[in-house]
Amino acid sequence: MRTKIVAGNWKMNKTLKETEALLTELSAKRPDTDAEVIVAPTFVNLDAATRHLESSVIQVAAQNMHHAENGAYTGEISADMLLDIGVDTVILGHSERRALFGETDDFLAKKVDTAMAKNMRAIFCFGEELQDRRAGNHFKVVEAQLKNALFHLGADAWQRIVLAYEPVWAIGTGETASPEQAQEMHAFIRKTINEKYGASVAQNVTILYGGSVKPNNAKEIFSKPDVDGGLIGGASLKADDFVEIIKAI
Ligand SMILES: O=C(CO)COP(=O)(O)O
Repeated sequence: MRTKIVAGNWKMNKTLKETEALLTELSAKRPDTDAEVIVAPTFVNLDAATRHLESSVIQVAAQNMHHAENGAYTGEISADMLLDIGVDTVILGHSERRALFGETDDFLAKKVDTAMAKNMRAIFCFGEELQDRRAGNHFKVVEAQLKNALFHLGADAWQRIVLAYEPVWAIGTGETASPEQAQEMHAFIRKTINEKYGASVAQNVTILYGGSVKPNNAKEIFSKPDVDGGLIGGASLKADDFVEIIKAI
């Protein structure tokens, strides 16, 4: 059985006080579920979040990290810094990191390698842009992103990889991929992994969908057989909305 996950990517939102308030509310309202629930607050509030959730089943992830061990990388955060405060899951390759901060597949491959070397779990994000989908290139683009950043890994590493398919045209736009579009791409992703690594890796990897998941569409998207949960942006910033999405899994 694949692990089901609902993860909230808070992006550059929430002060410390707001972070604590949201975590308090989430902890109080969290429904009983077999799915893993993860929140990814901004770096400066990660330590507070891990302390706040110490005895909670809600887990904490970072939104990014640098691949180097340490050194002259102003403004960056290393794997050891995250591990030191109890954070062993990291989101890598979010489309905002790719588009706004120039992160490429090759660069991301290094980050993935560091995460694996440090025994961390990576939530690896990828997905096509609107122009790719309009041109009918979405499968090619997604396949290349996977191959370039992940297909050098050994099969064992895949136990610590979570995939998050996030079509860029659906992020923060209110336009969701239809459940059928999500299923079609997730099945393609699983098939591509199957061709390289075989069925046991392909069947066990958790593939999340991200892009305008809301309380009113989560259930339908999550009901698709190859969709194992969601990476939620805007709707993870409100406890009631996030809780409704968790209930939908
Ligand atoms: O980017 C996302 C999650 O990483 C999705 O964001 P939205 O849910 O706000 O569209």
